[in-house]
Amino acid sequence: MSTEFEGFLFEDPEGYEPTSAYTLGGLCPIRLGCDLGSPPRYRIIAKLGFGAYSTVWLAHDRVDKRNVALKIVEARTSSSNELSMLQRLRAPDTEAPHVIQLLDAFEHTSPNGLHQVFVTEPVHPVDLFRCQAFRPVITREALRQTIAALAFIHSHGIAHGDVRPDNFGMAIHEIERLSVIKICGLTYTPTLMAILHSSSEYQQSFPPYLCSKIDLSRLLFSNARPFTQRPLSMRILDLGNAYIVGECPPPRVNTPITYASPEVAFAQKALNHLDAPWDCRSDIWSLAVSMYALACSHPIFECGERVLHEMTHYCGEVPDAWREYLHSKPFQDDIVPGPEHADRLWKEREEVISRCDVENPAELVRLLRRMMQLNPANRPTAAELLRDPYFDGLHEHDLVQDHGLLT
Ligand SMILES: Nc1ncnc2c1ncn2[C@@H]1O[C@H](COP(=O)(O)OP(=O)(O)OP(=O)(O)O)[C@@H](O)[C@H]1O
Repeated sequence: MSTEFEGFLFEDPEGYEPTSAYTLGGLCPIRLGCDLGSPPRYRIIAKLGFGAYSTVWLAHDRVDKRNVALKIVEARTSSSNELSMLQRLRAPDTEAPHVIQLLDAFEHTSPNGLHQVFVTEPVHPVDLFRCQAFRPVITREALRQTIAALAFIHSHGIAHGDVRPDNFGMAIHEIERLSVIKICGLTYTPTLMAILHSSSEYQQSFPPYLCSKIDLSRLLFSNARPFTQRPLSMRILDLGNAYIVGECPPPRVNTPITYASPEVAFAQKALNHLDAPWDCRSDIWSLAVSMYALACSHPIFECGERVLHEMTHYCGEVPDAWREYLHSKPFQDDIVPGPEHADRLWKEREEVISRCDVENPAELVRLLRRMMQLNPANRPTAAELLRDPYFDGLHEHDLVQDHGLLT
């Protein structure tokens, strides 16, 4: 049962945003089929997802006659930072910058307050842990594009601050032009979970139902060329935690600790300092860990409790400042971190990568080790990484993709 907002009559179902988030200052109650924008322009067709601060919907834009994604942010969260980042990262149509592109932004008033709405291109999430028929094949090119995304962001003086596999997607231009009838016909009817509150006083704060997410892979499976036969266009999403380095202090990192950089993870775990300083070099570590997870559908670090120990195992060294903390939390395995043990661990990882059919596993391991340096100063920049030999023979510049619409 919801805890914050007592009085809901049904249990919170798994896989949906919590009902308690629909409250004054909270999420915007949305019904399928409703129109947003002033004058009304975007018709809500399906739910794409939800995060800690927002719900994301597939909508039909009546003006540009295309389908778009609407991220509707909870009322209490100031999203002016995310908006200004997305505006700074807008690229001309002739470039494919691998960063989610803002198409429009507006405000929407609901009984829960004033919500910022971002209109962007819809993307297909890179779903790591569900083996779907339409899971993109991760190739050298896909990995190169994740680095190109960060290089683009960093070249604008911006650090991302939440680099993890969930925040990568693939642009699927086919979806933009599909008719609503086709979309509804090709996906399952969404599951709608009823919400009922014991008091009618709060009724207007929440929608009549929670809506399940659309399965874009099902839609694409019957309508688009498989990922292996189409031009690839990765996108990095969620600029909510980004900041301009040097202009203001960095926001608090909310990334799961298994994707956070050593400087952030050590400050949070060992020093209990949640506002640890971080910058573009912290993104590079998180990107390496994400690249491994994208390539293997499995995270490299699984246990938040042991993450600092495992970082020293994979890097083959223990920073002096970490020793006291690590000794205070011994694990039973008696591993002595050092270069030999690190080589052994990476050899095992190389075998896992080989089994996942990613090209040139040994070179990929070399690249990841180059990025995963405990000392942030030793990590290469994203621009330098793009010139790594692992990417030899791939495009030097990101050209406009062939959108090849199959409507
Ligand atoms: N353009 C898009 N196209 C398709 N799905 C999207 C798009 N943007 C976001 N999503 C989906 O919605 C989810 C939530 O989006 P996002 O991460 O931006 O929200 P958030 O509220 O800032 O969440 P958090 O910070 O908790 O990740 C994503 O994980 C993704 O699955």
